[in-house]
Amino acid sequence: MAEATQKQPNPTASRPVRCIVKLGGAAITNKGELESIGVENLRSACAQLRQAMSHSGATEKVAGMDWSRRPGDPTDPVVDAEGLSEMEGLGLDTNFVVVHGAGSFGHFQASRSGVHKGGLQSTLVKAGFVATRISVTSLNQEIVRALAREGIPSVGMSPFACGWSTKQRNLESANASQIIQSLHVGFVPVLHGDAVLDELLDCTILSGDVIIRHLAQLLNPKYVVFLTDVHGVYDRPPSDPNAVLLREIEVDDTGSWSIVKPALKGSNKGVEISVAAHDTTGGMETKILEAAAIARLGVDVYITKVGTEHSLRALQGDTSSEDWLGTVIRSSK
Ligand SMILES: Nc1ncnc2c1ncn2[C@@H]1O[C@H](COP(=O)(O)OP(=O)(O)OP(=O)(O)O)[C@@H](O)[C@H]1O
Ligand SMILES: C=C(C)CCOP(=O)(O)O
Repeated sequence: MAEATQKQPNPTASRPVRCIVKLGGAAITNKGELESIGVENLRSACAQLRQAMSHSGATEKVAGMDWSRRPGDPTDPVVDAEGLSEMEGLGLDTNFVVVHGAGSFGHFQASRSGVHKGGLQSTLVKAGFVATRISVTSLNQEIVRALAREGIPSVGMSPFACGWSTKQRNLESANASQIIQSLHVGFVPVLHGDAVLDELLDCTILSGDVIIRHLAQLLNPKYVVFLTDVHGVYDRPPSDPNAVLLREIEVDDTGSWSIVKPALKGSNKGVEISVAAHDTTGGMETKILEAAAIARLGVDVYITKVGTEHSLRALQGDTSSEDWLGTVIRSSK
């Protein structure tokens, strides 16, 4: 990757980041229905994040931070302003970064107009860029609200609006000073895959998976979690009834990876992947590549299914027991 070059604050000057988590678009939206949020999965992911952040592990008093009530919104255990002023602190370790994908928001607009291929002189691409950003930033707003309802002090940050850009789809400029400063004062930054400007192509789509790799390089988290709609990486698309869940993948110094667990028979040593036609960022293939690059840094990566006991354990960084269901990608060193 042509690395982002701007001067950035020293991330190690603040507390180390515990976890960077990707809320996969497939996990928190209904893939088959345009701009439809998977309400229960999103609620569960936010509640589990709160539990993972909680010092006591308990789900006691929640300082609701979404004060923009709309008809039909779920009611929360909101502490009123007076109650908030009496609370001594949130009781949370907020040293997390959340990145989410687009799912049924954004990918459709981007693929229909070809934003990922560039060419802003085309009216269709220009309109598609705008439409993609409207869609994905409206999802970002809903995710920030869902986290805020759980008392997580979350702030939305759009890569495009933060000036992030690419060159031939590789991140070129990605200043993280606002993210680092926000973490420093106790906010949880919530970024998302976005439409961005590209030095050679005019524009493209930057995947949340790529953002996570960049942030992992910069912030050196203890672990990275990808929550999606399947239990992890399989040896073939999970729609195949014979698909086998890969429990552990090792990445060596050169970045090449091998399946450690389970031991697969015969010539079956690779991973076969299918990607949805409207997906503009490479689906599971991109995720594995980015996860391998993160693991190479010495940061363990857990890929698992949203809304399960396994997702909670992953968010808590506790995947060591045999009954944990998911894929661990780690360095062979
Ligand atoms: N070999 C494979 N192992 C696991 N999942 C696979 C494989 N091949 C294809 N898939 C598909 O990959 C999908 C998950 O990848 P996808 O990129 O859509 O996830 P996401 O990160 O949750 O979504 P988004 O990219 O919208 O943020 C699953 O729905 C699954 O069906
Ligand atoms: C389609 C857009 C806007 C972002 C895609 O991000 P991803 O779902 O993380 O790959």
